[in-house]
Amino acid sequence: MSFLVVEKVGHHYFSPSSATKALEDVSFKIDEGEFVSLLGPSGCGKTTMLSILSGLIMPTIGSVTIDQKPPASHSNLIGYMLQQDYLFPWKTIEENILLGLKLNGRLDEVSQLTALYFLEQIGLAGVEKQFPRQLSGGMRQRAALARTMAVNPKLLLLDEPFSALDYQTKLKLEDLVFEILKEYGKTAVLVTHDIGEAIAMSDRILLFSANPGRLHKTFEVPSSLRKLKPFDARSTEEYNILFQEIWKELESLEENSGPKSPV
Ligand SMILES: Nc1ncnc2c1ncn2[C@@H]1O[C@H](COP(=O)(O)OP(=O)(O)OP(=O)(O)O)[C@@H](O)[C@H]1O
Repeated sequence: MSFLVVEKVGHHYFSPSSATKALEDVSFKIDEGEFVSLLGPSGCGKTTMLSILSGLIMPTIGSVTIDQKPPASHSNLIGYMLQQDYLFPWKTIEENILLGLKLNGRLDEVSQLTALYFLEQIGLAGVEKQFPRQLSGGMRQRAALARTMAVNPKLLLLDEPFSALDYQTKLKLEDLVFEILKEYGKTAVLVTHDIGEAIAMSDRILLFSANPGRLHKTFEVPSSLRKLKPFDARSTEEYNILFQEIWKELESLEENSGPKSPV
């Protein structure tokens, strides 16, 4: 039995005057420890899918299970990392990182020491007592990673977490997040617009088409790339071949995309 199972999921957004079909008949499975990316044109339902996986919204039709239970019953064990770090500016880095544990009633000496060890592991030792405004964008995103990992999530949902960073910082953070998630055997789902990032970080890529959002095609990342850090993977022949393949598929999707789908 797979860790995460999405079965025939469809989703509509309703307003008093209209309805938008964001997702239709989406099914896929993810095993524990897998890193899967959701890729596709704007409006194909990637963020909607992530919100459904998080339990924040319920699908209009179909089902999602994580460890055989609905996502909402795991809400304390699903970590979210977003484009913005959403650190509280009036709290120190340490207070921000321990906040999730505190809110979940799981803050004790051991969890605190683990969280602070983690901070050290990602190169933020010494900034515990500083405030977010005193750190660079890359450091703040690392702090956001530490906060996400502090609650020891079963599943990490990453919604374009590197897209607001400069290119060099983005590449460094991709390597860091990749290594940390592999070391701790975490399952992760990444939403990205960046084909290269998806190839360099994932085991599998799910390409969505839009209007309405459907799972169009799945790409397996070659095992030779999986052994490399994302930065090193980017300079291989296998990476270039897969990049071209996905690029062509995306282009054909954009050529064939029709008007927005009403209900
Ligand atoms: N809260 C909402 N109310 C109404 N429609 C929405 C809402 N959120 C998303 N949509 C619509 O649902 C569809 C899917 O949106 P979603 O944000 O999930 O796509 P996406 O692939 O993440 O897009 P992007 O890549 O641009 O972030 C789009 O047509 C969007 O306009």
